[in-house]
Amino acid sequence: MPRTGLPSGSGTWLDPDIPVTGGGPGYGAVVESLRDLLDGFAAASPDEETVRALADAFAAWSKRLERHRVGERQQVFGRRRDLHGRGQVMAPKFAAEESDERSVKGTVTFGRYFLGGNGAVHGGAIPLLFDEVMGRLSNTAGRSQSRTAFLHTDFRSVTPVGVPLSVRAWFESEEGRKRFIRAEIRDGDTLCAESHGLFLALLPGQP
Ligand SMILES: CCCCCCCCCCCCCCCC(=O)SCCNC(=O)CCNC(=O)[C@H](O)C(C)(C)COP(=O)(O)OP(=O)(O)OC[C@H]1O[C@@H](n2cnc3c(N)ncnc32)[C@H](O)[C@@H]1OP(=O)(O)O
Repeated sequence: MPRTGLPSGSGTWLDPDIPVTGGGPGYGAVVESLRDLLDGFAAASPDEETVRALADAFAAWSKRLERHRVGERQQVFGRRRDLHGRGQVMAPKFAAEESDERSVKGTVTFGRYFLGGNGAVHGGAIPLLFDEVMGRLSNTAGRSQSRTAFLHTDFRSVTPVGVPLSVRAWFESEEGRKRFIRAEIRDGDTLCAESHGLFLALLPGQP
């Protein structure tokens, strides 16, 4: 296992061949609820009573979760590769539909939480999605763990909030430690954004 403690697995994205632990069968539904909550909160203009009730409920849940705090290697958030979006809410949920050793295709819908303005997705959320998809592809099919060295994004047309979009990422080349990966987001035939990045396989001892 590499020093990061993240096993890379021998299989493809959809069949990573890595045991899943933590959170149980209900974890995915909780993550979905949390995404709905963030979208609902972003879209709401709550009255004062609702704000007070939310503050109390959030404080109570923070206190309760404190009792279950664990170190990075034991946390469930972001480590459930069996779930679309791998059980995290930091990045929009990418749902893979097809994958092989060099590519992955799927869909994403940026919820209201990721709104920049005028119905367009925030310009920072798009590279976030690219890094999520390209970074994970970089580590599939028995490859060792890597880190993003650079990630270049071109915004070709507005990426709409609340619309299912297609996402594709693929290896352009692999040269020693260097993995050059490209990706794009499309709304139907319209190219919304495209990206190319360099992912470097970590050397022993690199965090
Ligand atoms: C059960 C458990 C489930 C767990 C489930 C987990 C799922 C998991 C999914 C994760 C999905 C999200 C994935 C996110 C992935 C990140 O976002 S990683 C975080 C962002 N990236 C970083 O923090 C990286 C910070 N930088 C570094 O650590 C170091 O610079 C690096 C990248 C390790 C490289 O350092 P280095 O090893 O010293 O490399 P160095 O010798 O400088 O360069 C090697 C070669 O690359 C070239 N190079 C290096 N940097 C660059 C650059 N920026 N531009 C061009 N060339 C470059 C060099 O010129 C050199 O070329 P050659 O001379 O060999 O031809």
